[in-house]
Amino acid sequence: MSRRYSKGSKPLIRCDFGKSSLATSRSVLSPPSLWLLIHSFLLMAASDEIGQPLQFDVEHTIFVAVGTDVHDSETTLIWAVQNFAGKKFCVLHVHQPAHLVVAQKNEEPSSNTPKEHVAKAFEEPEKQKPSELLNQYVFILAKLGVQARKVWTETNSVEKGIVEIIAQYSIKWLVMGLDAERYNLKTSKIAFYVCQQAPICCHIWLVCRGRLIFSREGRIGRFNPSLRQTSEIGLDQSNHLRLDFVDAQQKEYASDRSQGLVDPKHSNNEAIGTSRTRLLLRNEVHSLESSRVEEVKKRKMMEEILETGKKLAEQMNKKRDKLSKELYDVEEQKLFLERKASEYRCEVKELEKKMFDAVGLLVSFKEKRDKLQIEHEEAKNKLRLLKNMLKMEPTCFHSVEMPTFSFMEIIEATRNFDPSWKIGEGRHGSVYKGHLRHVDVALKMLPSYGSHSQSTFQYEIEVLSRVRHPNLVTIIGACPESRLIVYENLKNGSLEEHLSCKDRYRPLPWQIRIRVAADICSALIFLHYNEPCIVHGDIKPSKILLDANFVAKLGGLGISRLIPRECLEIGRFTPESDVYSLGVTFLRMLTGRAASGIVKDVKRALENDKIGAVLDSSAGDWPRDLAEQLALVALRCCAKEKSDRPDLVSELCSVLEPMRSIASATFSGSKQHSRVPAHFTCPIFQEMMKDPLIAADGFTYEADAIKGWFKSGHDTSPMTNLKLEHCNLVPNYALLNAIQEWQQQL
Ligand SMILES: Nc1ncnc2c1ncn2[C@@H]1O[C@H](COP(=O)(O)OP(=O)(O)OP(=O)(O)O)[C@@H](O)[C@H]1O
Repeated sequence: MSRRYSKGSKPLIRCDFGKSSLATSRSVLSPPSLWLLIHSFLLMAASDEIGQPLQFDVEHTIFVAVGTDVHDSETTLIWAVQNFAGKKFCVLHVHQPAHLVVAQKNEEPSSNTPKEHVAKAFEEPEKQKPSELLNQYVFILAKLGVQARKVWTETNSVEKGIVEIIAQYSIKWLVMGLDAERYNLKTSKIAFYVCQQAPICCHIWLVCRGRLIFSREGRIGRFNPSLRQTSEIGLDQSNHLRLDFVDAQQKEYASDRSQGLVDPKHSNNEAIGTSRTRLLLRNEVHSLESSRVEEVKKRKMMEEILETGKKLAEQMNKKRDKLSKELYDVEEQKLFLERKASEYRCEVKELEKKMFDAVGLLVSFKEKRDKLQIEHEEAKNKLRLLKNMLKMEPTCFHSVEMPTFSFMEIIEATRNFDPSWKIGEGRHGSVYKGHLRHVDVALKMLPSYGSHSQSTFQYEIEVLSRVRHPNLVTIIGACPESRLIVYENLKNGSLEEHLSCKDRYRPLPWQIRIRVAADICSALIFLHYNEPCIVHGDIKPSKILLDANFVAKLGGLGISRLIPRECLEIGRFTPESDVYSLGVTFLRMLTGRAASGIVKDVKRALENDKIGAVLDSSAGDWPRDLAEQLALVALRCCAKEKSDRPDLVSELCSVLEPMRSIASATFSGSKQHSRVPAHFTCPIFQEMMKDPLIAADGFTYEADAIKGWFKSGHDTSPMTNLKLEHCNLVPNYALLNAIQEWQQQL
């Protein structure tokens, strides 16, 4: 802000909101005042109208002329605020800068004089003075709830400065202070000068200690302030001030007057003033009432605001309580979740540990498995080696349990080879029945000539005794010293005997013949698919034996190995040669004829579609299709080329098994050959059981048979030859019931 001033020039009038400090307030402020105070302060800080064209709403703005003594002028301001409620206010000040005061006392200012230097030195701090001063006043007004503007000028004459401002802004309402205690010529001089020189449109009130001392009415318009205590002041016709004194000030003022400070001519107007005073008092009462109503309204409004504030505070409190509760809940939840998280962490750790343990276990199991696999492989190799050794050294096998009988036992069992006990006569020896160790047996004596030693014979028998199948005649034991093999005794003779109707034997019906064919096929499959393959080498009807139920069992197993080669008529034995022999046997069952030329005859019959002509009529009425089927597979078995012969499983068994089913269904009605279920017969006696007992090997035997077996010193299974865990016997009531029911149905 530049200061453009020189002596004699028109003073520059300034108006702004200035800058002030709240620190000047030492009193405690009420909230609305504080708000206004802050607002004013902000306005003061934010606005500066210096240099701007000033705009005043002069009709409604009360200008209050204030001096440098804030304490004195404060009462004037308070008076103005109290008496002009609702009006706008502006503080007015004429600043007398120190250098001007100094300059005023010199005739001609010289830029080179020391005084001018002194004045310039004062100039800078002086710049701030009026603004700071007026800010104090603005602040006082703000405390009173009034927002005020400010205007000031710098000049060496206060009264002239005031008059110039009045003129410049066409001020209508001006309040000035009069200090009654220090009332002197100077102050009165200013007041008088202003009252005399101010434009006549301006209404001026002179106030002393908060009381109105003078008032000079303006000529334009009329303004009725709510004067609380007034003395009417007026200009008389000669433009002098007209005074009314009130209260104690009257005396002081009278004293002043007596001292020549006031024109005595003016005291004659007291009578007129009294009536005016009454009128003004009424106005003041009215004004006070309005103020009171206004204050009540304000108070009510404030109360409402407070009430709203209270409610707001309550709501906020409730919200705060709710949020506090939620916060508490959230914290609880957080603690709970933290607890859970820590539990889960522990669980995860435990699970991880378990997982590691499990992985460790798995690794150890894998290692064990690998070790066992290695051991298994080693055991297999050992077994293989052992087998090879056994083949090379049959004597090593002696320790394996297989019943061996002494010759004395054989003599006893056969009643010294009683001729009446001879049941068969083969090319290589006779067959006797016997009763050996309480078991019915068939004993085949092999020729004693040949190269096989006793140990080789025993080894061969032991190997063969382990080959077990329902359609193979079971080897019970041997008598190596007499080269005798003990078989199970099959009561219904051989197929050969039935075909030739030898002695008591009669022709078998075609159904049994088909069943026999299927049984033998099954036995041969078992032998050929054994590891290693077992070649029978001598399949023929005399080797096919029938048990009590006409179940066919292939006998003579191993004979071909036990008989020296040079004694055999045929050369090499192969699985294919077994198939060939089987085919011839089937053809014999079909035709009942001898083997010689049978293949050619059946072939021709089939070609001539005259199968019936070659069929054995003693077997009953062969179903043509079944007979043809059997003939066809039999002829294939007898093919000259080995490779043309059928596979036992896929080509032979697949034909015979369906035929067996048809034959069994057709044969079920026949009483003569009514088949006893195999599980009803005792494996030792080969007869239907009357008192079945279960042994430790799981098989059921007739009571007399198994007890006799144990009595004769056996502790092995008659079926498996393996040692029994114990010799206890348990009645098989379920089987007994089944047998009895079956017998009743017959
Ligand atoms: N385990 C047995 N049970 C009942 N009878 C049997 C038994 N073994 C053989 N036979 C009877 O003895 C007869 C002759 O049997 P064997 O084994 O000697 O037949 P083979 O073929 O005539 O003799 P080989 O093999 O010496 O030529 C049979 O036809 C059969 O009647």
